Amino acid sequence: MTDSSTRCGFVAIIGAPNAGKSTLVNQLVGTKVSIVTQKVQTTRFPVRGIALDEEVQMILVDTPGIFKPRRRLDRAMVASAWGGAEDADCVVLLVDAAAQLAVKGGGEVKATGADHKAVEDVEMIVEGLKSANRKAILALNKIDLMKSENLLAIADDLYNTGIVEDVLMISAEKGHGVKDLKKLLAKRMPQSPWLYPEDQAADAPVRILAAEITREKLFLRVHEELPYAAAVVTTEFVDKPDGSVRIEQTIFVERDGQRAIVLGKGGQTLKWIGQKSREELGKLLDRPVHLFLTVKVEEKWSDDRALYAQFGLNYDS
Ligand SMILES: Nc1nc2c(ncn2[C@@H]2O[C@H](COP(=O)(O)OP(=O)(O)OP(=O)(O)O)[C@@H](O)[C@H]2O)c(=O)[nH]1
Repeated sequence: MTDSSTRCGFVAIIGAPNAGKSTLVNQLVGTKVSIVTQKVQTTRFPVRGIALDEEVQMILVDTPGIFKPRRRLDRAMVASAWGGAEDADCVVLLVDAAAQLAVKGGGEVKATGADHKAVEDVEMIVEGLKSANRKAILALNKIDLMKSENLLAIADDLYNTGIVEDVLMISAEKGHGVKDLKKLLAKRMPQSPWLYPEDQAADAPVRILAAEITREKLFLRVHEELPYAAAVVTTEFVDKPDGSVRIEQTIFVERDGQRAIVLGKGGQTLKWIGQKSREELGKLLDRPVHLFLTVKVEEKWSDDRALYAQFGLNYDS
């Protein structure tokens, strides 16, 4: 669609780690484009999905969680997240209402350390938006976990910061309120030809998506022993004449001991990861997948600039 009735723009979805950003992007787009796990900080690059609402195309920037940077890689993540917000036509501030309620709700629910961290992160994001002179649509998420009357005080509190232009209560997981959010976003998009072909649900290169799927399986299996010290890169992605696809990936770890953990006894752990990833990739790509995994020790991979590029991070800013 390229006629003058079309509209198209960028929507940055920002929020603390674990607020539900990936879940929301998936709901808005309608396909699995981003990886959802229980573990925080799973989003390493701004996976974008394309949401459509009649004649409006919305390019969603699923920003990595914004938090206080510790290492270089973390700083790249933060810069990348704010970069998305600055360029966007519209910003959605997604807030875990359950965490807010636990901290500010007068002791009905016991707040965890993660809840306190989430509230601090939201305060930091609000400050960031203030200093960037940006307004955001506030989407209070996870409302399926609480009574609606408890939400008003939280909404009020955030509204009074002055950065909120609209408030919506949603459950990204159950889909409640997501349609309303989509309509609201669609209204805000500028008149423009579509930037992506109609059938393109996500522009995240399939190689990166494939790597994220393997990384998700890796984390599911070894998250206790190997918190964040691993990266997965797709080194080969070849369509075969018989309709199957051959995918080669390297799992980078920082130390020999970590390599042993990923391999497992007699290679069992790696085998499990490969099997689960292959199954999911097969479903996603809708054809047989031959997956080959290698584990490499690369000391300080997280400080390796060449790898940043593979994640799509803008590490120069
Ligand atoms: N009950 C409930 N849980 C939700 C909802 N939305 C997301 N979650 C859960 O919250 C957790 C975090 O969701 P993600 O979508 O991975 O969060 P994220 O903000 O992308 O996280 P990072 O990638 O770490 O920044 C997952 O366990 C989701 O299932 C919701 O509306 N209700």
